[in-house]
Amino acid sequence: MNAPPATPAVAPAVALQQLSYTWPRATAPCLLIEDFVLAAGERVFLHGPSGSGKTTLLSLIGGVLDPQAGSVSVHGQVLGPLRGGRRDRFRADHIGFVFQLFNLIPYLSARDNILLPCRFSAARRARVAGAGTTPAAEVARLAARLDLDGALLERPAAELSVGQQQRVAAARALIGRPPLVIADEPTSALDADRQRGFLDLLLAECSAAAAALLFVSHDARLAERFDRRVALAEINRAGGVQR
Ligand SMILES: Nc1ncnc2c1ncn2[C@@H]1O[C@H](COP(=O)(O)OP(=O)(O)OP(=O)(O)O)[C@@H](O)[C@H]1O
Repeated sequence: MNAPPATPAVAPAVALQQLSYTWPRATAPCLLIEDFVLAAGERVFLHGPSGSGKTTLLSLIGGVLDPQAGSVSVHGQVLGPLRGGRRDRFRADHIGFVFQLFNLIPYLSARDNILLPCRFSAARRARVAGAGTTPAAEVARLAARLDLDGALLERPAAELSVGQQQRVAAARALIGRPPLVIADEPTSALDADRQRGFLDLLLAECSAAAAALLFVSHDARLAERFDRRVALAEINRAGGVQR
């Protein structure tokens, strides 16, 4: 009998192994994680008390920080050996971030902020083209879904309200459909209606792109919309909140 055809293995969106991270000058590690996997396309709600290391973990997954030991892989690529420009390109191609403090470029218009990942990433441009559309049309579509009107798109990011900046940051993360979206408290500056609309869009865009979503929030009411809820303390042996 012939052997069944091999199914191609899909690399997890994120795999952490034997990870250890200690901040400079800290006396104890912030994170000790033996094993954590975020499957491709999986949507996880990550929570934990303030100061427990959630943002630190997202920075390690984004390759902004390097662990002292262990490894971080994103879609099968171990980040450690990627350095400088290669790491920046990998991040731009594969990861959409919505940061707690947005990190928009203040003097660029909202539109140019949203377009930035397409400038940096040929993979994002290719995915936009592959969907039969253009970056400009994607900006218009995402802005409409996020209730950002045309005049607002032309204003410098520095002149936008905090809630508007948060929505611009979301559109920037999602444009060009990265296979991993990382969101750090992305709804904290939004009112209840906009929170719902924002989460609807984030989940719909991730489903359409089969993207994995790692979503950090203190708002436990949002957890039910995710495939899995993870308390950082469940996976982090370093455990304590550092004050
Ligand atoms: N740049 C830094 N330098 C040194 N220590 C840091 C730095 N950033 C964070 N820490 C420390 O790491 C620990 C975890 O911080 P982190 O921001 O990851 O927590 P968090 O769970 O995201 O908190 P919050 O919910 O308040 O955003 C804290 O003790 C914090 O003081």
